[in-house]
Amino acid sequence: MTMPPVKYQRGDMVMGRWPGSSLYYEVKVLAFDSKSQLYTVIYKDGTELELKEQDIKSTAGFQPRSRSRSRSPGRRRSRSRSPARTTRRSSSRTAAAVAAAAITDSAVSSRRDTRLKDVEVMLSPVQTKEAENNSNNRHEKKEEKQKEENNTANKVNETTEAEPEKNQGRYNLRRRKDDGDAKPAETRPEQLEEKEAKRVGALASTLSTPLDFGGKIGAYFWLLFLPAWVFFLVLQVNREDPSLTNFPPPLPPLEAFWDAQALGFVILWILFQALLYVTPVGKLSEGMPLRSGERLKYRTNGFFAIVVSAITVAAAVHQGVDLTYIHSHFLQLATASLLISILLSVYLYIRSRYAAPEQLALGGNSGNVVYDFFKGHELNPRIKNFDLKFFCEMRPGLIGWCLINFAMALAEMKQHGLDAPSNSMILVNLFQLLYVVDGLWNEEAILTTMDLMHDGFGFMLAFGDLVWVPFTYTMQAYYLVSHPNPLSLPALAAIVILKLVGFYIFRKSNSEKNAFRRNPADPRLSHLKTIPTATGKSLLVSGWWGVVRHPNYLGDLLMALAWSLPCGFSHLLPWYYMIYFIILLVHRDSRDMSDCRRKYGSAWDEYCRTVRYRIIPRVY
Ligand SMILES: NC(=O)C1=CN([C@@H]2O[C@H](COP(=O)(O)OP(=O)(O)OC[C@H]3O[C@@H](n4cnc5c(N)ncnc54)[C@H](OP(=O)(O)O)[C@@H]3O)[C@@H](O)[C@H]2O)C=CC1
Ligand SMILES: CC(C)CCC[C@@H](C)[C@H]1CC=C2C3=C(CC[C@@]21C)[C@@]1(C)CC[C@H](O)C(C)(C)[C@@H]1CC3
Repeated sequence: MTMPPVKYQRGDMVMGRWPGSSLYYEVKVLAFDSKSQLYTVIYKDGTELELKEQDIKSTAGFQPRSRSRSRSPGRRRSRSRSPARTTRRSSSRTAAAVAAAAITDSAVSSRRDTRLKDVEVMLSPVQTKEAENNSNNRHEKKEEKQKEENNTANKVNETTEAEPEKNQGRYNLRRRKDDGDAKPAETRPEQLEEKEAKRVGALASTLSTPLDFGGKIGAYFWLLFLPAWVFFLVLQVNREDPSLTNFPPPLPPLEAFWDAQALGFVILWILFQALLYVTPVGKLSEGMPLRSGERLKYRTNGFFAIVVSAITVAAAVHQGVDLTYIHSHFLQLATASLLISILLSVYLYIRSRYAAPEQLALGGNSGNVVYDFFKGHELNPRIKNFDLKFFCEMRPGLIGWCLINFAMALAEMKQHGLDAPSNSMILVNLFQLLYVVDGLWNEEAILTTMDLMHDGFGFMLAFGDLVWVPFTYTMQAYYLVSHPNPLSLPALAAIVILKLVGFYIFRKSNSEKNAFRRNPADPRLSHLKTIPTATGKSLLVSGWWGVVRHPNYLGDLLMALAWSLPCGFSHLLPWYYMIYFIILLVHRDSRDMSDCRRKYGSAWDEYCRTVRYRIIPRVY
């Protein structure tokens, strides 16, 4: 069978119809996918979308806009204008100016909902000649405006009365009511809107996103390196002198890695957590709207799960169960967990091949088996209502982390014949317990994080949740078992203060963003300023999110520092978490920056201009 020739080529400037409307915008063709027969196009404000050939026309069919086309935006701005044009000029500002002007005080805006719906970043629509002729007489003023604005990126519409045509031209990727923005919905009929959202969602899932983590070669590397690193840490921390000068640690015989009983315990633990997860206790929370417009429900009973787990573990210890088994069989438990995470990732990869397009994450679809296996492709893999990603991220590994820390405290007491754990061990245990309990108490907030909203579930997260978290985040406690580090009272007090400051920033900023994403009209957030974006969602630009672009990372890093300090400075190993975490968060931040740039276009640029630092004020 011969394929029809590709009509538009990469780099062509064409007119792309906005899905669901009759309005066209100037777009540049980025790519063509012969499989889906879709063109990836980029709009003037930097947002990408995929379009069918029938939704694309050559610029020839549209009114010639010679004046603005021949000029750069900079020149357009500096061009002298007749006084008669001054009013129109203000409505054809550049994207950046638009976003700047559109920073709204949500206190005011929530009171003026109808007005707000019109204060929005928009692309200037251009109609076909035919359509334009029809509306010429009726909308003289508007047509003139369009002529003026052709080829510019965005505009702010500040009129109070909504004109249907204007609303049609809105540049929305999702239904606004699903975004939770308390602004009126589109003027289009609801049904049409939903259908359109589904279609856009399906199209978007086929979009190829840039490859992360060093691309395909990187994926091979991480697949081998990450498990090897876990084993390296586990073997190193057990040594009397776990310094880098003793690298590499002696490799034990292969049999030492394997213990069937350890595998049995890991499976039991996961099943126990799964049982608690499905127990109909606690709230059913709604996730963020998916591209299909759907909202998934999650059983957020994490706090219940950790309380029941704690009671069960306490009862088991009371019955004489020796938890120091975890310390003595750490290597074997890690191997068993690795095996489970590999099997789970294989299952996830296979099922992602059969998933419907709208169920897939953007990314993880490179076509390279290893990369896609590593990155993960399905966004929310579920077995009936059992959400695998949510469960793995929040339960076995996270609660397992606390169980392991507790076992290390018991092992320290046993090894040194103590009646109580050391101060350092108590600090590490309490700090990390607080972190986990807080995460579970505010479990709903995880539904607005990157992992849950955007990342596919594959090896990286499965391994991260089931192996990396429980077997490397416990390094400080493990280290302290055989490397005691007595703390003076002032040092102890300083570390506690650092932890509390970090925790405060972390919790407040995460809660602020979560509350805003769930209900932008929340009266508790009415004092905050926001930037509207073309998707209908807004960005916080004051409060915590106006201090730096990732205040939550700042708080998290301060806490990480407080976790390492009790271990002292004799070895680098207990500082591993701090070093890893800096790398992880800097990388996550840049990943998020480019994702948000793609999603929000010029509004994101404006946010970055307003909030200049990423994580540490005035430093980074
Ligand atoms: N201990 C650990 O190992 C780890 C802990 N963490 C912690 O988990 C938490 C979640 O982190 P993570 O998921 O990486 O990132 P965030 O919770 O910061 O989520 C980023 C998303 O927030 C939204 N957003 C960004 N800026 C704004 C703004 N100005 N206004 C409103 N929304 C905004 C965007 O999503 P959208 O606009 O689409 O809603 C963006 O994609 C953090 O506290 C982090 O420290 C993270 C990784 C590892
Ligand atoms: C293996 C890779 C190198 C890295 C894997 C990263 C994962 C371990 C982390 C990605 C995001 C995470 C979060 C938490 C734990 C670590 C992972 C899974 C989190 C659940 C910890 C508790 C917090 O309160 C939180 C905010 C809920 C965290 C969310 C992100």
